[in-house]
Amino acid sequence: MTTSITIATRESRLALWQAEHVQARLGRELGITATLLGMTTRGDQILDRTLSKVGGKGLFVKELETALAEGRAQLAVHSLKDVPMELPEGFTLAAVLEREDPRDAFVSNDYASLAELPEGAVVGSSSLRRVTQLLSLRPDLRVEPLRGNLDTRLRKLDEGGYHAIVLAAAGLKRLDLAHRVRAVFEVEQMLPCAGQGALGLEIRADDAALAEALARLAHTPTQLACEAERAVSRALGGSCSVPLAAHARWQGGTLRLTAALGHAEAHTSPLLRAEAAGDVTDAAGARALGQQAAAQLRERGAGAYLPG
Ligand SMILES: NCc1[nH]cc(CCC(=O)O)c1CC(=O)O
Repeated sequence: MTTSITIATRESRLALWQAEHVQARLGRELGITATLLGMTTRGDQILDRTLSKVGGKGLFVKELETALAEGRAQLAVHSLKDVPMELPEGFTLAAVLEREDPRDAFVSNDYASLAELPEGAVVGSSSLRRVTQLLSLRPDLRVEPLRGNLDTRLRKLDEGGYHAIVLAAAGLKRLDLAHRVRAVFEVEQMLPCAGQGALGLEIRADDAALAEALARLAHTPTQLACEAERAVSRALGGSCSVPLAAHARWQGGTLRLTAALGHAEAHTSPLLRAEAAGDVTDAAGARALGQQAAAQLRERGAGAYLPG
């Protein structure tokens, strides 16, 4: 039986919160003692360019995977939305934990909501998913790049560079920054990214003992919802350079998946939308929903929206 492990984590405040959260659950619920190994990733270092242009989501997880491969750590804790759809050979997601609020938040010092922003206001976001949805709601806005960890982004707002910014509600809540949220977008308005608000536990694929232990921390409704969401992205060859949103919710035993795709280059093109629902009971069923939604998007013209 596994009794002590090392958790590899990024060193942003949010990453450390997440790693400590998992560390506490490991101790309390599984009797596993965990030590944290903090590391800086390429994704943390590159702040001047849009992630989609320099290599995407994988930049936040690669160094952590190297630590797992070399045996310096046994577990990597990730925001699931930062985890690429295909993990490299030799790694697996052992569990997805119960989701925090999956929605996006409107943050501003001067305005209470998107609707209150004056004509032509400057909104900060480097997420293509947020950019295309913001422009679809308010074509008059100027959306300007905004990168860095949560504290950096809030500081850039406070320094006056933007009228408002959009951030994940989950990260703000976890860091006791919920007071910065002026309005929470309903998912119909600003559809979240696949996996938003959920944590993914990555381990080496050959670590069967740890996989078995961590499975007890998994939250099955979240795991199946995220499986469906991530399947949409996987089917469309999703990466950071695709403005894709996918969000699934349970209504009783029925999983309802919604997806929205913006144009990768022409950011003001109308969004393509798709919906799929079913009485899902396992991962294969969840993935099938995701593939249905992706097929709908293709029928509606996704081919011309994806980067060439
Ligand atoms: N892309 C960065 C990132 N990764 C996870 C979160 C927040 C927490 C989450 O959604 O799980 C954020 C910040 C943001 O998008 O505003």
